[in-house]
Amino acid sequence: MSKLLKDSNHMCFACSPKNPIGLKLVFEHEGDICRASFIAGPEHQGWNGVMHGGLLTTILDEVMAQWLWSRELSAMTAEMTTRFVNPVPIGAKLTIESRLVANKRRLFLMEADALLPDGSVAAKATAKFMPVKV
Ligand SMILES: CCCCCCCCCCCCCCCC(=O)SCCNC(=O)CCNC(=O)[C@H](O)C(C)(C)COP(=O)(O)OP(=O)(O)OC[C@H]1O[C@@H](n2cnc3c(N)ncnc32)[C@H](O)[C@@H]1OP(=O)(O)O
Repeated sequence: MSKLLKDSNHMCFACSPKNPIGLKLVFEHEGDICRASFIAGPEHQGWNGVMHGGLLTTILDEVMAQWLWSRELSAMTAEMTTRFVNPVPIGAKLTIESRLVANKRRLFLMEADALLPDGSVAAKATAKFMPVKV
């Protein structure tokens, strides 16, 4: 296991249980999917009544990163695109799922979807991750 994964003092904004202002995301793995859920509160708004798109991007990024880290593939986001398909209402439970699309030379190509409670897509992301030594 990598040093970072063993470090109980890590303060990742998205996943650390110790970060007082963090999102405290928890992940589950099913086959080739990494999954998390999140309910945006009023403090997570951008547009009135709607979850902030930057925060949604953060969560999509994190779920893709955790797909890799959980397999002990130490990699950082090198590039990312988010398509915001539908607004996320405050209080709606989002399900975020990520998967590996391809591993080309040093690049891990990842994708992730954020799904609304009725299964419709709120946002879709693609990203390139590159290996780093930790
Ligand atoms: C107790 C419980 C603990 C739990 C504990 C959990 C811990 C689990 C923490 C997870 C946490 C996740 C958090 C979210 C994920 C972040 O937020 S990561 C943070 C945001 N990302 C960054 O800060 C990355 C910043 N960038 C970099 O550090 C460097 O640019 C990189 C990405 C490492 C690449 O650097 P490099 O290896 O020096 O690469 P470089 O020499 O520039 O390029 C090498 C080759 O790759 C190519 N390349 C570089 N970038 C790209 C690109 N974007 N696209 C295509 N090609 C590219 C170059 O063209 C070059 O090609 P060649 O010339 O070799 O053909």
